[in-house]
Amino acid sequence: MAYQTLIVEIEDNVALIRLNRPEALNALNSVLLGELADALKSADGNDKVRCVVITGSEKAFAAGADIKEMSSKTYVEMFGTNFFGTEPDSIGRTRKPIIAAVAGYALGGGCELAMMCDFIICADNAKFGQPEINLGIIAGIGGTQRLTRFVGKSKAMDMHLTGRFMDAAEAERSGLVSRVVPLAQLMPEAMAAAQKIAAKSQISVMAAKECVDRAYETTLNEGVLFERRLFHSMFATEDQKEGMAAFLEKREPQFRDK
Ligand SMILES: CCCCCCCCCCCCC[C@H](O)CC(=O)SCCNC(=O)CCNC(=O)[C@H](O)C(C)(C)COP(=O)(O)OP(=O)(O)OC[C@H]1O[C@@H](n2cnc3c(N)ncnc32)[C@H](O)[C@@H]1OP(=O)(O)O
Repeated sequence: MAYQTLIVEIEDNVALIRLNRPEALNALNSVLLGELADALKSADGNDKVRCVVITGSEKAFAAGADIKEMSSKTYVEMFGTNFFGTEPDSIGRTRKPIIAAVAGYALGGGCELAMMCDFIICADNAKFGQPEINLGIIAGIGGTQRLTRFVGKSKAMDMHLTGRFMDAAEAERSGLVSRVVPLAQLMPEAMAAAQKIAAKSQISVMAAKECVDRAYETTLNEGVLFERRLFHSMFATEDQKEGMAAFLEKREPQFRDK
C-alpha cells in the first residue's frame, strides 16, 4: 500500500516503517497516525515480517502531535471524538516486536510513540522530551505514565513540569533507551537487532514480550507466576526441542515457529 506520510520497506523479515513528514519534523497528524496504524496491522499479519522497526529522519523521530492540527480543537471535539484515543491500541495489539530507532527530536507524542515500542535504540543526537507544558497542555497519550515508570518520578516530573529535553546520554543513564550509538550507526544497529530477533522462534519472542509487558500491569508474584506458566508452555513447542538440541550438538538452531 502506498502511504502519504510513511515509507515502508520489508527486507530480511523486518518491516522498516519510516515516518516521512520532514517538512514538519514528522509531526504526528491524523493522516500519519492512521497510516501508521494500518502499516502496523499489515506488518503484524504478514508472515514475512518477524520484527518491526519504526524510525524517522536524522533530525527528528517525531516532534510531537501536529500543533497546527490541534490548535483550534475544542474540548467537545477532543472529548467527543476521543481524539488520539484509538490509534495507540494498534501498537498494543501488535504482537510482533517493535524497535524504535530514534535520531533527533522525539518530543511529546514522538517520545510517547517511542515509549510504546518494545525498546528504543537511539543515536547520539537524540533529544527526548515532553514539552507539552510549553503549549499550555499536558502529555495526552501516556507520557506521564510511561516516562514515570521508565525513568522514575523525579526525572519524569522535572521533564513534564519544565518541558526540558533529555539528551541521549541522559536517556541511556535513566533507562529510557536500551542503547546509544553514533548517528551513522543507528540504522545498521537497529536493523541488526531486528534481524537477530527475527531469527529467533516467534513463539518465544512473543511470550517474552508478553511477560516483560506484564511487569507493568501486575504484582511481582503474579508476574512471576504468569512468566512461569509461559516458561512451562515453551516445553510444548518443537522450537524448544530444536533450540536445546542445537546447543548440545554445537550447531545453529533452525526455529520453525512450532
Ligand atoms: C498507530 C500507532 C500510534 C500510536 C500513538 C502515538 C502517537 C500519538 C500522537 C498524539 C499525541 C498527543 C498527545 C501529545 O502528548 C501532545 C503533543 O505531542 S503536543 C506537541 C509536543 N511537541 C512540541 O511541543 C515540539 C514543537 N516543536 C519545537 O519545539 C521545535 O520545532 C523543535 C522540535 C525544537 C525544532 O525547532 P527548529 O529546529 O527551530 O525547527 P522549527 O521549529 O522551525 O520546525 C520546523 C518545521 O516543523 C514544524 N513543526 C515542528 N514541530 C511541530 C509540531 N509538533 N506540530 C506541527 N508542526 C511542527 C514547524 O512549525 C516548522 O514548520 P514551518 O513553520 O517551517 O512550516
